[in-house]
Amino acid sequence: MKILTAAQTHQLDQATMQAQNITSTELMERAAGALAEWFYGEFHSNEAGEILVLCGPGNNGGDGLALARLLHAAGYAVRVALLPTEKQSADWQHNRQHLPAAVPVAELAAGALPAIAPGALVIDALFGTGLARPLAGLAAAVVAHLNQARAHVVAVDLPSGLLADGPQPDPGAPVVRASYTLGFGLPKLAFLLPQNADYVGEWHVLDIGLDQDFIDQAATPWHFTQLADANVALPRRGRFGYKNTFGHALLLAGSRGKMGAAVLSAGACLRGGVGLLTAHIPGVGYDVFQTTRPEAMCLTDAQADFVSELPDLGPYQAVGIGPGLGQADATRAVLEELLRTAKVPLVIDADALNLLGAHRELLELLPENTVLTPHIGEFTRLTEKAHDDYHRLDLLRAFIQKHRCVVVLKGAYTAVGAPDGQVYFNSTGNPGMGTGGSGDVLTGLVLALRADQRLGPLHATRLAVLAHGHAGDLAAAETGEAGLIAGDLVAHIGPALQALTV
Ligand SMILES: NC(=O)C1=CN([C@@H]2O[C@H](COP(=O)(O)OP(=O)(O)OC[C@H]3O[C@@H](n4cnc5c(N)ncnc54)[C@H](O)[C@@H]3O)[C@@H](O)[C@H]2O)[C@H](O)CC1
Ligand SMILES: [K+]
Repeated sequence: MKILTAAQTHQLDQATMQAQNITSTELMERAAGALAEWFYGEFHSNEAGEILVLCGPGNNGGDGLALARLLHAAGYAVRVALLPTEKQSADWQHNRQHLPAAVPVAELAAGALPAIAPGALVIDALFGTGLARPLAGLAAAVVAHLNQARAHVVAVDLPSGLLADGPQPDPGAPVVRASYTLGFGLPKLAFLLPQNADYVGEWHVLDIGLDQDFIDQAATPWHFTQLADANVALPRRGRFGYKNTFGHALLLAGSRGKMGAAVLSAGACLRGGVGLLTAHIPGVGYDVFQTTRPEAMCLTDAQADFVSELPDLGPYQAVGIGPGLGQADATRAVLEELLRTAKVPLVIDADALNLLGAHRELLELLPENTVLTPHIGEFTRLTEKAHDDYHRLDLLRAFIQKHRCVVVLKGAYTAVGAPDGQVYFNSTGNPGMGTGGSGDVLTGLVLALRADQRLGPLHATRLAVLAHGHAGDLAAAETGEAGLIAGDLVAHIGPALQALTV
């Protein structure tokens, strides 16, 4: 699914009206109908109490007026408060005229803001994608008043005051803190960034039949990967597929006290469908590794406590390095030799990333399409401290294009960046996955899919991230989020991949 800017969204509205030969009023009616349907499912008219609809002067306010009419007709108690302005949009005026007289309407005024009881339902239809500048004056006062009321706020399209696609020009200007945000057609970049989480709340995208041809042709670096995404599916195994098709992977992992990372990562690689797995680990881990992962082969390093040797890479179709590795200087030398000599896909994680961050000259050696899987801290060590989440995305795009690699920037909506600068946000996963070893599991899964001879680098990586999150969702359904541990992710990779197989 593509993510478009506010400007592209306006063009998309126009294209939809033209292609479907409908008026903007009709499109607004569709939007309001979709909002109303969501309301009927979420809040029963008997329990909703009186709903306050705050309407701005543009089409966002028009949506609010149309929604107020539909909710009133469906038996909800509704009152409307209008932000006074000289000019309102044509569709606003249409919907103002069609609002039944039985719905109370008041004008917002500085000295007399409407009383909002704690827990009341409020619809924020002040501003959407047309926001042109930070909120000030009466609009800012209304939003500040709403935010301190502890109401349940449902934002139409965007929380008012928030930009759809970029950082706030004035961080001091107020933004509505919504419990729910209901966007139209496509997710917005703003929904996916941690810095906006308190404003956006739980978000949903409502289908209003926007023109698919325009969306297909729109240029954007931003995408959202969902379970149903056909580009990310796992091809079914052919009856005559054999171990070589699925590859032989090598995993360099573990150090004293961190053998669990190697065990978890290897487990994920095996559950990810790799043909064969060999792990190269420090001597200290031999017994535990062989006992817990009998399906894998095991090479032990001359050093007991850390990895100091690079084995012959001849047999392998992909190599992963990093989980639990430690940052010994001999390990740095192994990483350097790997980068200099490998002819097969590489997956780099954890301490191997920290070593890259501490020895930036090694970045120049990264083979094309190498997959790096940093969390935000590791990514900062590879680049620089970002001043906000949008800047971090700029840093990500600069990094992937410069180094021609695939970066998995891990977080709530993990971003997979490709060498051409395209970024794919992931939809699956839950906060229970913020637990030790979760990243090691992802590394093993990426490694398995990079060894799979049927998949390209971006496909393999996006699929691994999607399946990892889905495994987390399946696991959390059994354990709860707090009870989820990384081993549960390994156990659910099989069912997660099965759900993604075509
Ligand atoms: N496909 C869709 O996404 C659809 C969206 N719809 C809704 O339309 C709005 C966008 O409407 P638009 O009229 O372009 O913009 P807004 O209503 O957000 O606001 C414009 C309005 O506000 C004034 N203004 C802008 N910034 C400020 C400010 N800081 N302070 C005061 N006033 C400001 C501006 O001058 C205009 O008068 C979209 O979000 C959806 O909700 C359609 O209904 C259906 C399809
Ligand atoms: K809004």
